[in-house]
Amino acid sequence: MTIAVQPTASHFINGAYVEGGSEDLPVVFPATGEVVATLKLADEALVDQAIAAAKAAQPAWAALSGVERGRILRRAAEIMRERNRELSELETIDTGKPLQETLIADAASGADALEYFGGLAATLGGEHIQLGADFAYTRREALGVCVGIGAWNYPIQIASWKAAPALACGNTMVFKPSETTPLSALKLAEILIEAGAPAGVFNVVQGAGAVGARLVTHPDVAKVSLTGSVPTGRKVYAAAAEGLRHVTMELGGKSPLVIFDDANVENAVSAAINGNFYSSGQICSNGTRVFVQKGIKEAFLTRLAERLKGVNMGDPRDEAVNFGPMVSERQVQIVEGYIAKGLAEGARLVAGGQRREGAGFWMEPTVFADVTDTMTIAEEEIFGPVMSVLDFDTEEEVIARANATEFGLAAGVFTNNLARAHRVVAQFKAGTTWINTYNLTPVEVPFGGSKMSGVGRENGRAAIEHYSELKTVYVAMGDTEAPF
Ligand SMILES: NC(=O)c1ccc[n+]([C@@H]2O[C@H](COP(=O)([O-])OP(=O)(O)OC[C@H]3O[C@@H](n4cnc5c(N)ncnc54)[C@H](O)[C@@H]3O)[C@@H](O)[C@H]2O)c1
Repeated sequence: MTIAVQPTASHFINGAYVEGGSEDLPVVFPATGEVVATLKLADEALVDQAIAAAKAAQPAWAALSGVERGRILRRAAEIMRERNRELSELETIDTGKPLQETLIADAASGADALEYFGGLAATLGGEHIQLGADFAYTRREALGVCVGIGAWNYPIQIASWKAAPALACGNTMVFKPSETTPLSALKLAEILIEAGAPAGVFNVVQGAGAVGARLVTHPDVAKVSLTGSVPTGRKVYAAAAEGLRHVTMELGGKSPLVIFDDANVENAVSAAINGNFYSSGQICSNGTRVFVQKGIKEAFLTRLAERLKGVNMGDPRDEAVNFGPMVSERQVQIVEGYIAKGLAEGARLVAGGQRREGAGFWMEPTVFADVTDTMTIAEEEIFGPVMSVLDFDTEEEVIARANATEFGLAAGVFTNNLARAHRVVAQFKAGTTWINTYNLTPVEVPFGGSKMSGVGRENGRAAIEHYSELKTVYVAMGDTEAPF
């Protein structure tokens, strides 16, 4: 792997790399704990400069036809695909996720979003409403300057999932990646310029919460889209409300994966593995509460234990490795705290549970059985490789228990009974659900949460609603009457 990790400069504003800010932002390779690059956090002047660039670029960008905007986005998708390996290697160094994963799920998913919304751009419009002789029509218009704020688990995917619909609708964007994974959003900015996007259409500033807060409250910002935790979501939503700004909130979860005793056990075990250990468990929609009907509990746990022997934990740059480190020391410590709580509250540890000693941030894939609903590990989002297996008897009972959480991001059901599958998903209080699979999120389908897990939807045609608004135009064909 010979990619350059240190970027040309820390920020990307008005079509060019810009250096600035005083405080250092070290970038750490999670597999070793080494600092592999050093960037700078933006100061207030840089944030203002980025917003000003986005504001200046927006009218001309929105004035292009949808075909023209879409062509640029689709060209960006092609460039991203051509550079998939390089981008995936960068993402692996920044996040610690195995190259085996980043090669298929990160820049590739970003490219899908650019292609999909590039295709939709030319189709956006309003409707015509006949009112007798008069009529009205609606125009679908851009919101203006949008702010995107990302989490650290899927950096270039999150940046692309926000930029693609925003830009397709004629908005411009200032994106702030997570301070833990600042690198790949800069590459998206480079690619968009190369694809022909005018300067200022997509800008990147680096920073932590303070920079995010300044972006969210800037008077020239029309919309804020955040991917992050529920506590941050509450703060950002409240701050955005002050200026009545539009929001999309993609927040955390504690999602249920319900496995009935008529399910295909092998597939259910695969789903539980994908939904708990992919990306070392650092996925918002993970099915971390695995409800298994009592009749197949032993078969499920036995097969899960056998399948866990296939874990290949090691240097994430090695394509044969299928389980990498966690993103940071802090995240490992959070997970260690939850594992200790699980043990203290009486859950049965059936796999893992140990931090791997030495350099880097390594935690074994961990499974607890006999977990009950009120244990901390069943109630709180852990955001690490910890699966909780809970037992259940009846359909009615499991639906009530699956929904008994403040979160509502995702949910899944495994059963070979078709009617039951649809009956159960209809009752899940969650934004994204799966039948006989888990965690598939193609760009064509809406993704997002209900309850405390979010507001709005990303992807699919639904995302267009969240990056544009309708203007109504009433057209009178006759005289205007008045009472006096
Ligand atoms: N629903 C989804 O699509 C989705 C996807 C990935 C991750 N997540 C969630 O993200 C969380 C993990 O990511 P994280 O630890 O980076 O989340 P986080 O909430 O700590 O940070 C998210 C982002 O918000 C910024 N931020 C923090 N305080 C801010 C403030 N006051 N104003 C503006 N911005 C602020 C951070 O700098 C970061 O860029 C988990 O809860 C996970 O479930 C959700």
